[in-house]
Amino acid sequence: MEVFTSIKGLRSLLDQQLSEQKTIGLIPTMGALHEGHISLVDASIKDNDVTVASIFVNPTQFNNPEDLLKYPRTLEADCAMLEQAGCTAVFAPSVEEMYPEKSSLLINFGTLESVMEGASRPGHFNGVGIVVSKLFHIVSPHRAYFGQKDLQQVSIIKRLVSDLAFNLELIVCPTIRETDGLAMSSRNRRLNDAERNIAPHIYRILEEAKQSLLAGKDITETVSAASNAFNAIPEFKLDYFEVADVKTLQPIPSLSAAGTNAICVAAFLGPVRLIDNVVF
Ligand SMILES: Nc1ncnc2c1ncn2[C@@H]1O[C@H](COP(=O)(O)OP(=O)(O)OP(=O)(O)O)[C@@H](O)[C@H]1O
Ligand SMILES: CC(C)(CO)[C@@H](O)C(=O)[O-]
Ligand code: BAL
Repeated sequence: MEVFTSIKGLRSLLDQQLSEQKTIGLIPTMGALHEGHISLVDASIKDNDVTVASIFVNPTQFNNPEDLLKYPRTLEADCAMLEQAGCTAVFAPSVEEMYPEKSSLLINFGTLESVMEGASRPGHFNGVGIVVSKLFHIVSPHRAYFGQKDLQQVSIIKRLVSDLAFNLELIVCPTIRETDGLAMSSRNRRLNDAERNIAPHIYRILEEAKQSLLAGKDITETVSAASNAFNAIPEFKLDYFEVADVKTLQPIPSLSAAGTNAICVAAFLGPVRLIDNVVF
């Protein structure tokens, strides 16, 4: 496995592979890798000749400076995991390599970003849109892999691919969870032991809300019961709990066809903000 910090170095490998008609899979990440990321790498290795994982903590998508400062960075361990998984190449550029000049691009995703993560983290999806576009241009993958854990990000990137006519296939992979249900996330490393023990309540409350909706309970009542469940655990500070259409991400008044309904949650546990969702 080769590790590249320069765009030029990575391109020379990829140009060679493309000249041999090889297919390329890209897994964009911010590092601090876990089994969730590796599941995307595994999927790419099955589908493609060449698998590139990028590791870049993208400053333009952080609206909270402390979140950026404290984001876990574990490049050496990440590379060992990727090598073990069978990844072909890692692209781990510096901020200067990705942003030689401060980017002045503005990408507006309209109603897709006016809710949930977009509403709580102003500018977040502009930064995601910029960096993912750059990664798509740099790597020119045939396929790109994203996790359902970041459900709104998936919708945003689908729109980006369509609006900017990126010639690639987006593959969405299911959320990988710890045995107690907690969605794997790099930010879980920032939880202390007490917070880590409480964190699985996020998925429990999501699942209870899903069961209650499937049993015919009203959405407003279900959301209110879920908020109460979070408020009953003083360590949590609920940011949002939304029942939405999985494509438009807009709140829905009642459930629709199976597979089109989503419940999305963001909650602070101490200083750490975690997100999760279920689609049903
Ligand atoms: N538990 C998971 N299961 C499947 N995919 C995941 C999981 N966690 C993250 N991913 C996906 O991995 C890619 C890179 O995500 P990222 O590097 O931000 O990791 P993360 O664990 O989501 O970290 P954090 O949410 O703390 O930023 C994204 O497409 C994301 O959806
Ligand atoms: C897609 C991504 C790597 C862009 O920085 C990031 O938002 C993430 O890790 O989900
Ligand atoms: N996993 C989404 C990237 C972020 O939280 O900034």
